[in-house]
Amino acid sequence: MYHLKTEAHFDSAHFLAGYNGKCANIHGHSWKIEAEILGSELQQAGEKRGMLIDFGDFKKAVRRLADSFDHTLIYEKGSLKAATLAALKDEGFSLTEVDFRPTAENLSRHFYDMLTAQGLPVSRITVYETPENCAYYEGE
Ligand SMILES: Nc1nc2c(c(=O)[nH]1)N=C([C@H](O)[C@H](O)COP(=O)(O)OP(=O)(O)OP(=O)(O)O)CN2
Ligand SMILES: [Zn+2]
Repeated sequence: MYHLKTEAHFDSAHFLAGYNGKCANIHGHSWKIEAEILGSELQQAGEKRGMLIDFGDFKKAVRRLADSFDHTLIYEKGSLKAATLAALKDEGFSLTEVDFRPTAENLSRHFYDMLTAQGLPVSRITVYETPENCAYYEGE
């Protein structure tokens, strides 16, 4: 089996609604996504011969995903009052609503689903919240 891995970064804010501690406050992280794909067959002909997937294409897909979260406030649907949300939007802040609590675990699953939906043979997505802490999601 061949395994490929690439990584991308984004800086964004989040908070954990209902958390009993400092993470209930809006705070930022320099997030890192590590994406891994696997396959047993390499391309047999043409420009991509000997490659599972061109690193250029793989990297672009992961970077695009990271860029879509960069410098936004990631918030769980229903976790902000309507008036708060309206005020943030009125200020022109970049907001990313997700329908899950934005933990490293849930983000790893979300990124896994997003990249899989693009046709990539994803085996594992690791999300680092801090250089020391990460969660990963692997396909079944
Ligand atoms: N299993 C998880 N636990 C926690 C998550 C998570 O996504 N999955 N997230 C948080 C918070 O978002 C928090 O920002 C990270 O927590 P923590 O490592 O405690 O914070 P610091 O990096 O600031 O650590 P210090 O050692 O206090 O500096 C919480 N838990
Ligand atoms: Zn956090």
